[in-house]
Amino acid sequence: MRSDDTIFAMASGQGRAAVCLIRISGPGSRGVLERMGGDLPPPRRAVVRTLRDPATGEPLDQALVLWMPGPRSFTGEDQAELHIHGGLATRAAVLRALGHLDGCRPAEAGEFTRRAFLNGRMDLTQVEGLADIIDAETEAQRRQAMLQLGGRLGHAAEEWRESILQVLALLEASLDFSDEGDVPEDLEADILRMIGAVQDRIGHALASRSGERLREGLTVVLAGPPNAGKSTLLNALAQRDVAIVSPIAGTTRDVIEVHCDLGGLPVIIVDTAGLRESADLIEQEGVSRARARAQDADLVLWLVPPEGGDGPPPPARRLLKVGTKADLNRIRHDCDLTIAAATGQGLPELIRLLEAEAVGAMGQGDAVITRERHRKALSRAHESLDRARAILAGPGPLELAAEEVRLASRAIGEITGRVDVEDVLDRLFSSFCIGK
Ligand SMILES: Nc1nc2c(ncn2[C@@H]2O[C@H](COP(=O)(O)OP(=O)(O)OP(=O)(O)O)[C@@H](O)[C@H]2O)c(=O)[nH]1
Ligand SMILES: [K+]
Ligand SMILES: [Mg+2]
Repeated sequence: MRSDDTIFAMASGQGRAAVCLIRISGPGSRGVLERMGGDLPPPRRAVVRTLRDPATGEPLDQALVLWMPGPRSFTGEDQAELHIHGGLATRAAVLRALGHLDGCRPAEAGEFTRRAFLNGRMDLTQVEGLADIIDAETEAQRRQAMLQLGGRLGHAAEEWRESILQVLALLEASLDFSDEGDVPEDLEADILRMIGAVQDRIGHALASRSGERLREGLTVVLAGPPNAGKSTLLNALAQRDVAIVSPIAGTTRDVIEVHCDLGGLPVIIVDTAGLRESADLIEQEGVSRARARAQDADLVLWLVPPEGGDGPPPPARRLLKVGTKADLNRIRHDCDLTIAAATGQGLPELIRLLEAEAVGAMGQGDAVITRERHRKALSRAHESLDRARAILAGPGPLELAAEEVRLASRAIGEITGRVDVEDVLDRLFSSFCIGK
């Protein structure tokens, strides 16, 4: 992958559409417009041009074109956009013509955003925010992603890093000035106080997992004996016919997931095979998958029918017992809630309960960190600062304390991508779609 290539890709979705957006970035963008559109339009003004195949002069489409010279562009490079008609043949013809131009090649996944990052147009947290915006399925996810794109985490990380660098400067100054390798006592108190203050702020961000939860969704597993009505409930919550329902015990074998939006919060409802001993190999596999999913779930709804047949519930982090088929008028009294998924009875209460669980896990979208990557880096910084404090408070050499503080600032720098994070970049950008 060369960064002085000119790259192009369809930025809009696959399939037939009214309009298709083709993005071009790199030093050859100007040449593309001149050779295909006949001239260079004024910067940042949409104009209509007949696009021609530069090889044959044949007209390919009438398009709206844009010229966005760098560095004031998304990637920071010269960029062009072609808004062409979205027919499959039109698209293919324009992409083919682009591919024949010297120095132009199709973009790789995430390559536009990668260039934006490398050219300093956005930091790594903003890149992640952008990825989250594209993946956001619910309103709360969209809002959280917008905050991250706006720099909420990036700014916080810069502040933490700034404070840590101040500590480092003080430590290094005392290293230069003290002969015994000892910090004057009042300065030592200052440094310890400063480290404690930045640790408090980092600890506060680490305390909540709600940001990660909101990105990933709350997983709710429907478990229970065969014929409890799990698949019927899944279909009712999804409001469509997702899973097969039948009076035959052991109907569901695969794990079936549905992404739901409960009051703007993402909840993943998982239907599973009824738990029972079975001689059928396929059903056995279904039952073991059901148990595994129940174990990992944020919440298990343990569905029990009026006729009983439920053994002990599977191990779970959190479990609520839900009596089913309440319309049969044989209500069980040992449940947290009773429903009749077939008639809708009790479903509003169940949905309210799930919403409350989701709010409890995800909060109000006010979390600063949203990924495991952030958590790991911040935890490392926090631990380094712990060690620095211990060294300062004890007899340990100042150089070692300074080294720990340096490691802490490095860990924070990884969050925004200020320090070398090549492996993170490869993983992150490959998760993008082509054209982003
Ligand atoms: N009366 C009544 N019947 C229900 C209700 N919910 C489900 N049933 C019936 O119970 C039977 C089993 O329903 P399923 O949804 O397939 O049950 P399941 O728990 O998914 O069963 P397995 O996948 O075999 O474990 C079907 O005949 C449903 O129509 C209900 O609320 N009321
Ligand atoms: K069934
Ligand atoms: Mg089922």
